[in-house]
Amino acid sequence: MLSVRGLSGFLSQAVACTRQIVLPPSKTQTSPSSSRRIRRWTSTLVPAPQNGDGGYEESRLNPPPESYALTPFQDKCSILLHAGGGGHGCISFLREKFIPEGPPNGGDGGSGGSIFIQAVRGETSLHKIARKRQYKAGRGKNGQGKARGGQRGDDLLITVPVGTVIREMWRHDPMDEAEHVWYRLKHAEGDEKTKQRREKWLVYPGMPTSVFATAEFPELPPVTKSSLVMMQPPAPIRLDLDEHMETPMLLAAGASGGVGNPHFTSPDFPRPKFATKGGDGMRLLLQLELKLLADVGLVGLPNAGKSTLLRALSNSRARVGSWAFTTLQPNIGTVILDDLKGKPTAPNLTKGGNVRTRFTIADIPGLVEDAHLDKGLGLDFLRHVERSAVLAFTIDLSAGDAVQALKSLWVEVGEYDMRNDADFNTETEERHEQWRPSVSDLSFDGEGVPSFEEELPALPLPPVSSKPWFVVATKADLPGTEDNYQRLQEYLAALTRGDVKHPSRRQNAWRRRPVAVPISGIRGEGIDRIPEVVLDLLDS
Ligand SMILES: Nc1nc2c(ncn2[C@@H]2O[C@H](COP(=O)(O)OP(=O)(O)OP(=O)(O)O)[C@@H](O)[C@H]2O)c(=O)[nH]1
Ligand SMILES: [Mg+2]
Repeated sequence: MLSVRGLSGFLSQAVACTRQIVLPPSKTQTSPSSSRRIRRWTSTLVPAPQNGDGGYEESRLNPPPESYALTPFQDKCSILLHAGGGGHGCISFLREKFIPEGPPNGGDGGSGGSIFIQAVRGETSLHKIARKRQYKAGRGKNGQGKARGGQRGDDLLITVPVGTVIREMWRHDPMDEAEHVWYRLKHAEGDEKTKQRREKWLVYPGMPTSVFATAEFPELPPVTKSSLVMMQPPAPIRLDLDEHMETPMLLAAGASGGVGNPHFTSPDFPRPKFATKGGDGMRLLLQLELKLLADVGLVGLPNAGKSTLLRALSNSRARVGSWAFTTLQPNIGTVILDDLKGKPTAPNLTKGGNVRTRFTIADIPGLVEDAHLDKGLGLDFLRHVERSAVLAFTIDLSAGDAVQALKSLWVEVGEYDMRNDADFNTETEERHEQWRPSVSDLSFDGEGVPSFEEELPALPLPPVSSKPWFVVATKADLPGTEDNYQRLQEYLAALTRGDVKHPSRRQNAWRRRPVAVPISGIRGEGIDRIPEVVLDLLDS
């Protein structure tokens, strides 16, 4: 093993070398202070102390395998939304000492609560939403006597991670139904007419139900759509929430409330003893899917040190163990680039002109040979890689030829892209055909919500090989790793010059200068360089 001094020398030499490669001169010129400020990002971690026999003592970066927190994670789910129903109108009459039969004064019902959605930074998984499955906004309260209107139902806000794609699978909109009820009421006869009337009208308490069949009712008021309904996204809903939202967005507006009996006063009905019922809330079945899982995805063979690196960079408590497949599901960590008092220490402007104060890293299960054929955790794993903005190929310098390891990782990723292309070509037409949500038919019985498990076609995502990438060379503290790192550097330089083919063998692969950052995750050394590289690539 290298001495601590030797290691630092090796690391700093290598870091200096990679820094030269990574920062494009234009960037340094346009923002001279940014690299200085970025360097102020420092790990708060204390390097793992070495014990006598040369191994590492237990620490946060070298934890026993049983010391970990399992973060629940889910990147896809279906939810059923139920906007609030409207409250009923009220039938009441003014009654005072010398006015025994006063005019009608029943209040209108309150409108139902609406459902809003907001993409926020800081959320990384859909598991909380998936657990609940059904969301119901509050029903409006019924109107009351003395012309008191009912209260509005409570609204509901669903917060999702930035990068969520929302697609509609099914809907049942009672607004559309109301128009058909109006038509049917006009033409209905006998029992059918009574049934329709019961659905829409309320009669004075204490009156026999037979009045629905015998009494005369005025024409139903026309169905008016509230301004909130007009703000609903057009059907079928397809939202790509790829930016942090300052304000929530309406998904499903609550139904309007029924109207009280004063609305029906006329010469024919001077004392109307009926009011209308509130409408039913709209129901929507949506599929939510994370298009962007994290800003950086750690791609590596099993045991390469990905989880250790995530621990070193963030507050993650990912499981670490010296055997393959210690990690079986993605762990997402957040690297905070401010001083926790809201002041960014490493500001970097995003494409949208905002200051980036954090980025997320996904530690993904290890990749094995033929993963693209669904071996190991195969396609599940690659699905997560596909959802990262920047790829960090994590390569163990102590486990054989690093160049070979990098190439074999790329073969899997390239094959996966190839497979997606083929699928896309054969399915393109089918996809367009298929993606049409089923709108409930005119029976309006409200039944028949399709299964939550029904699959929509895969989301079209950019090819993995087109993503910016860099290499994190781990375990640089172990003996004999310098030569390996040197060969890796030479390979990347040759790749940049175009002397060798891109390891993915894909035409449109990302070809900017890939850099290699040597680190010792277990000692927290060399990792300070990573945020700088990531920020640069995220905004490239
Ligand atoms: N010496 C040394 N050991 C390391 C370093 N990084 C990780 N290790 C050790 O390598 C082993 C594997 O580390 P993990 O972080 O669990 O590796 P992983 O890539 O997450 O593995 P999987 O989850 O199985 O894919 C553990 O025993 C770590 O302590 C490092 O920089 N130096
Ligand atoms: Mg792991």
